[in-house]
Amino acid sequence: MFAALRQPLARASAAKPLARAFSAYTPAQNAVAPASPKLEYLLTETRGRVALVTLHRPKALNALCNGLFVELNQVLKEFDNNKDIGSIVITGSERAFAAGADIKEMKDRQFIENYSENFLGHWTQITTIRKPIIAAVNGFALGGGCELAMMCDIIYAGDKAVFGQPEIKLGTIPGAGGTQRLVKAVGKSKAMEMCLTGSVNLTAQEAEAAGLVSKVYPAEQVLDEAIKTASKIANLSVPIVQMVKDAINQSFEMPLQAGLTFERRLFHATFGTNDQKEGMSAFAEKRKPNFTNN
Ligand SMILES: CCC/C=C/C(=O)SCCNC(=O)CCNC(=O)[C@H](O)C(C)(C)COP(=O)([O-])OP(=O)([O-])OC[C@H]1O[C@@H](n2cnc3c(N)ncnc32)[C@H](O)[C@@H]1OP(=O)([O-])[O-]
Repeated sequence: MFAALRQPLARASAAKPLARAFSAYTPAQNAVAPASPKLEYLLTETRGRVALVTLHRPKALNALCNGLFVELNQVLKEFDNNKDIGSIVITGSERAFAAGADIKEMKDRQFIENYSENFLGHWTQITTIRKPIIAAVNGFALGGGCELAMMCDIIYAGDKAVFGQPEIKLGTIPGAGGTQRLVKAVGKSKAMEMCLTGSVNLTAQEAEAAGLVSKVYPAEQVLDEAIKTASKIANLSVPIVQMVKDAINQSFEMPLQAGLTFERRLFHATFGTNDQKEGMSAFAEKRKPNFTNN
């Protein structure tokens, strides 16, 4: 099925001029490393104010080995600190966003080393990134791959994407949000069905209907659409965008009244920024705002 999917896409990419070829299917053509030295498992590039990070471990369907996650944390931090970047897109290949944590790498680990080293604790660093992250998902988003997508702020899916939590079939359980974020995204019954069976997956369309995914596009368009949305966000005021992200994320942590108070205080705080003055003046003067991120 995926071989069939891959071939027409490969042909379509080959026909595109280079300038358009930053889609998921030809990431290497425009890939440039950021400040980081050599990356083994990722490709990175920038498009205007958007940073694109492509998981690139094709022989293992982007299985999330330790080295991949170390690199991912490193480049995300760099892009988060880079004033020329306003938002980030993470994608994989047309066959797999990521087929999960690396089973072969972890199969012989013991409880005591997992516990004492806080195995996979560093996966959550992505949730400390202040700039918005969009996951552009094609193909398999399974186990840790689904959990990685859920740690992003927005998920766009290609129409052949598959979301699932198959850990139970390996004799373990989701360890990076599959029993927590998934419940909040799709509700208890669906999350239970997915995690308890390990074999009931969501298609892209089902994931959209359930609220896990915000939009579904034809597979070959999803990355371009994610970059378009990321670009819109990246050209707004960086601190105000961060406040929105903070406030929405707090809705997962706080009771309603505390969350509403938090939101109101941040709303008040926006009036201490030049960007609020600029945004509202621009509206009144019927012109486009020129945000200066302060
Ligand atoms: C955060 C903590 C909790 C998270 C836990 C998890 O995520 S647990 C994980 C939850 N995820 C799962 O349980 C899904 C496991 N994966 C699958 O079930 C299937 O690969 C498939 C259905 C995704 C695709 O089937 P297909 O017939 O189209 O392709 P194929 O099978 O031939 O694979 C191609 C190559 O990729 C390799 N590889 C793939 N995934 C992994 C991996 N996770 N690891 C390592 N390697 C992996 C595969 O071995 C093969 O390499 P080989 O042998 O050529 O050297």
